[in-house]
Amino acid sequence: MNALKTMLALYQGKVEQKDKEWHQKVQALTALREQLLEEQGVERRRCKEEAQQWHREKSKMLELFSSRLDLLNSHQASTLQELQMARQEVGKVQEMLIAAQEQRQEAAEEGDSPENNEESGNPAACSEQELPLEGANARLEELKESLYQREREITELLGEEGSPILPPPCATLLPVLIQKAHAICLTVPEARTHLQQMIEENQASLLQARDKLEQFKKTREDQIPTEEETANPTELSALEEAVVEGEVIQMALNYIRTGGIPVKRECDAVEAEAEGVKTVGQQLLGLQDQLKQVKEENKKVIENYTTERTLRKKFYNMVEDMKGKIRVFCRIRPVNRAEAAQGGVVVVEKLDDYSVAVETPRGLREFQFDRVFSTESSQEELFQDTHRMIQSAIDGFNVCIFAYGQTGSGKTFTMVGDKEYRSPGIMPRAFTAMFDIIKDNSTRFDCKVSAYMLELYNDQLQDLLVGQAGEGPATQAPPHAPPRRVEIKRNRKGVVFAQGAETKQATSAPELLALFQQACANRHISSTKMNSESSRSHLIMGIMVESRNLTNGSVSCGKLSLVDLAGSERAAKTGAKDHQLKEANSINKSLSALGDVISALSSELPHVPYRNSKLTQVMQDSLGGNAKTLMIVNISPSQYNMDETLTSLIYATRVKAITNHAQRNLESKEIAALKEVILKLKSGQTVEEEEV
Ligand SMILES: Nc1ncnc2c1ncn2[C@@H]1O[C@H](COP(=O)(O)OP(=O)(O)OP(=O)(O)O)[C@@H](O)[C@H]1O
Repeated sequence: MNALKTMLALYQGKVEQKDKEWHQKVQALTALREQLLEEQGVERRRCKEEAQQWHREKSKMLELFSSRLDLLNSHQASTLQELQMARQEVGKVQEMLIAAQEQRQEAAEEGDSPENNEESGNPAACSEQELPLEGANARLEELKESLYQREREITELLGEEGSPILPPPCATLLPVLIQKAHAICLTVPEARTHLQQMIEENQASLLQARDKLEQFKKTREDQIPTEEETANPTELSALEEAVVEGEVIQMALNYIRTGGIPVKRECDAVEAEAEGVKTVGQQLLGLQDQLKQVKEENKKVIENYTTERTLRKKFYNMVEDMKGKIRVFCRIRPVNRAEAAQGGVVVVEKLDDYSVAVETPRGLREFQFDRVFSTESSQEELFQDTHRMIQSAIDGFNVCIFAYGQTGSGKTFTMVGDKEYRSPGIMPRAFTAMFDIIKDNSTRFDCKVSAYMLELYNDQLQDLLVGQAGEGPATQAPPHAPPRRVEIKRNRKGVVFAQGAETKQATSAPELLALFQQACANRHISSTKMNSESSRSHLIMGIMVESRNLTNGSVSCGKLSLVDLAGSERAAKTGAKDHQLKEANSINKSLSALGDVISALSSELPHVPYRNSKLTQVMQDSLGGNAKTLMIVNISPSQYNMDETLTSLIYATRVKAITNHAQRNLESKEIAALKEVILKLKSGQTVEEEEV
């Protein structure tokens, strides 16, 4: 019994021992389980956070890629647009070149063009002139072709964008994503189960899709497809797409399960697409460079063409001038207050130094002149181009400068200047220039300057140097003396002179200016709706320069006529009534007679109606006569005066066609001496024998 008791106690001790051990083990396992559960929770949270982080990064990257794609797309579109614009520009230049070529051909056919070098026995020069044009034409053709080519390339690129292009970082992103997903599946059993489930489901649907595709293909092979089926292959491609999609998903799920890295071939497909994007980008950059180059070349061609065009006009004008053609300048005045009140729409534009264009309801009309001055041109600029005419008068030529244009277009401003002489016009500047030239040549020439000043008012010539109430240098007419009759005559050489007009001598520019100002004070001026200081008469100033050569005794007699015409006007616009209406009628009548003379001369009619008006008689030697003549056509820039502007420009264009035959009035020493003797005898003076 005792032995049994001892054994039992021993056994009990061991059981207790074991129990203790098991208890400890259970406790340790429970603690481990808790710890593992805790770790699992941490890991889950970490994975979840990481997954979210990846998701965010993925969205960000996709956004970035899509915005880059948009940018690329718009870039391509704008490049295409630029190309189209460049092509249009090239087209325009080409049209201009063709027009220029046609013009030259026409001129050559007519045979009266200065460029008709064949006529002047210089055919080589003619073909030389054509060479740059042909060269430019050929270059333009090339440019146009290359622009078309680039346009096609970009259009193709834009068309290709229907298929999505995977951005380059996808290739790097994909293996990392698979690795992460695999790690999650290893740690989280539920994820593993879920993945397995997904694989099985995908396998089933892939099998189904393959079967369907097989079946569809089989039925198609057995039957002859209807027209509709041939035209609409969407069902087949949908089935094919479903199979490809299933295969791709299968591949991705397998990689997640095994933790393998996608082989290079698969990544390469993605990389290749990325490379594609790079190539498109590079191509675009290249195209942009080329486009820039083409644009620069284009600009150069246009610049060359404009320079050539301007030069050709300049030389053409020079030749015309040498032929004796009347020179015509056009001056556009700024918009005035009345025009601004009417809306101030500007329809006149200076295209270059020799061309002006008017925007008419029937399209743009271009006119060519010897010079065109814009609204910004200064009085000084205008005078620079007239300076050499003053020199001609001193050299013994008959010279005429006159301003033409509708009322208020700026004739008086151009010829006389403003009232205070802050911006003096051609006349006061001519006085200074004349005496400067005389002074510079005083050691070789002895010059005498005299002048008369007339106004043609209501078809009556009035001597402005015999002032009705004049003071100073203007002669005061005796109170009851009959008004002196002034008549227009021509000497044997055809030079017009005013018989009976007071002629005053001037020895300096200020003296001549004083005479002029005194005479201007007597001029008829009044306010109209179109011009607050409208000239109601034509002003004619004749400055005679007798120049004796101190070396050989020869004498030259030049005349500088400066004419400020009154402006044509419409009574409705100017609001003229009573005596102003009479003035306007007289002005319009004389200008219409001037128009008839211009038309007859430009059409080379056998009869020129000079005698129809006193104005045309005064200007007989300046239009179609022996003078060097410059006409300044003044125009308004506004739509309000567009009709009048067009009329003026058409007249001015006709004037350009008139040829004068300028001759120098030079007499030898002997003839000059004999003339002096005759003058002395006529005035009753005695003449010494040696003088004869
Ligand atoms: N180029 C210009 N720059 C600034 N002002 C100008 C210019 N041309 C004309 N004007 C101004 O326009 C107004 C009308 O000019 P102006 O008297 O010279 O015209 P007009 O053609 O002589 O007119 P009318 O035939 O009626 O005598 C003036 O006030 C003048 O100062």
